[in-house]
Amino acid sequence: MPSVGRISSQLGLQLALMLAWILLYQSAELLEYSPHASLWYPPAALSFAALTLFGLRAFPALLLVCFLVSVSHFQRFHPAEQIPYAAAILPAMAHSLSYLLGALLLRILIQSGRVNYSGTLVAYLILAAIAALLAAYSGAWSLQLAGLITQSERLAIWLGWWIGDLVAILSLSPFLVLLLDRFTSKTIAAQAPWLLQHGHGPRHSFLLKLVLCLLLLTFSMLLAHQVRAQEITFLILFLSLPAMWLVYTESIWRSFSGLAVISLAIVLLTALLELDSYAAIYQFTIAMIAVAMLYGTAVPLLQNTNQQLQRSLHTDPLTGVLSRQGFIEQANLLLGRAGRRKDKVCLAVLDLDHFKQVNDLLGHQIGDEVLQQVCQTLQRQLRQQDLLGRFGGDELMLLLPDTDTREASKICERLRLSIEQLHIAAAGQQVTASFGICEQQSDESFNQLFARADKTLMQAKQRGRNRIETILADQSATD
Ligand SMILES: Nc1nc2c(ncn2[C@@H]2O[C@H](COP(=O)(O)OP(=O)(O)OP(=O)(O)O)[C@@H](O)[C@H]2O)c(=O)[nH]1
Repeated sequence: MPSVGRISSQLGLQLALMLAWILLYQSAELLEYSPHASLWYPPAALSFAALTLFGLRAFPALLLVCFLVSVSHFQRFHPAEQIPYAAAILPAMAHSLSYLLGALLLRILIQSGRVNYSGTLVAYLILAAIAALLAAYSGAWSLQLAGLITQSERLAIWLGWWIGDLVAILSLSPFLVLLLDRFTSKTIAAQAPWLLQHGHGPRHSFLLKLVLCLLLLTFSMLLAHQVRAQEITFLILFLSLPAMWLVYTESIWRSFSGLAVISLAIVLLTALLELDSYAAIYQFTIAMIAVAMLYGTAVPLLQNTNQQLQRSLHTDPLTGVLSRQGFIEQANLLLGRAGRRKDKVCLAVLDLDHFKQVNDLLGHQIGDEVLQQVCQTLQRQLRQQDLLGRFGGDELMLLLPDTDTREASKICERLRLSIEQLHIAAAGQQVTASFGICEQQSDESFNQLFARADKTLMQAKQRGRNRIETILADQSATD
């Protein structure tokens, strides 16, 4: 049985949705540029957002509020006619069922986990367009069926309704989904925290970009108001420049909020400056900016994913030190710079002694632990400019900038001792390592230097292990 708490929270949700819907409906009425036609129709955005977020749970509230609003509409606009109030159920169902269908399909797609963020955006745009079309067309039909409008009136209004609904959904519903989630279920916040993450920059930089968008659109609309020439109204399309800057550099939450504010500002200014004759241009602008901004939100995510991939490519997953590729890339940079400046650089290659036995006797898990502890010990003792990487298996590499062979030998001797003194309880035996050290010869590449250091390591192994062998710049490993 549902608990009292759940019932009251359900009731709270239904009431809050109904109240919010009525408020948005009233605001849309105030901003109509011609009877029953608004640049955007925010109740449609709330319906689509609520049904996407809550699914069927949001349906009763939306159906009821649409019915009540239709009844009051009938009373206000057709007081003399005898219309059964039951007929108000038709437009209510046309609206609620159309958006339920679009939102449920979108939910199923998201919950299947088969689409990524960009795919979700595409699905959202297609389903929003279809649902808005269904809502507008069936809504107009329902009024004709109720005898409130004629066939020619129906044909004249459905297209405007479709575009008005769609523009609102595109510009407001992504913001409303995140806002509703914040105050209710917090499902998105838990499952996709990156959607709500705050931007990469401070809040004032986001506000600056938003103010820039608002200034540009205010300027272009004031100019259109003064000049009253259609060409001037297209100036507003330059809004896409700061809008895309905002989207590429800020979080999704900030981008969606920015989009909602921008669309509201365009609608308000169209009404305030009496630019109704250019309504189609401004409606088109909102739709275009909305689609561009929505797609644009995928860019910072892709950049983040790329950075993460780069990081994981450059990090050895077991030990956390540089991977072979990460080490080679950084070493090549350091070696190139040292070669140009004639600075001394040493490469040390070290390999654990009889590590196979550790694995064979104690298992790979303990072997892994030994590798991790050795790397931690080395990392702790190295300077910030030194590089530590894993070549593979139990072989590690150290690049020591501004270090000659003598100094590198001292450093490696210290490291060798610290490995020897490492008490790895689980291993139950001493762990040792052998080192081969080489100093870079003039213009020597990483591969050449590594080949010499590796040969030197072989000598250390052959000469009894747990020791350091060095090779001077003008010697060869086979000397
Ligand atoms: N636990 C663990 N073992 C690894 C990993 N990668 C490689 N090994 C093992 O490390 C051992 C490397 O052995 P070698 O370096 O060839 O030989 P060794 O026993 O250390 O003997 P010497 O190097 O001659 O002193 C092999 O048994 C590999 O299976 C790893 O990621 N984890």
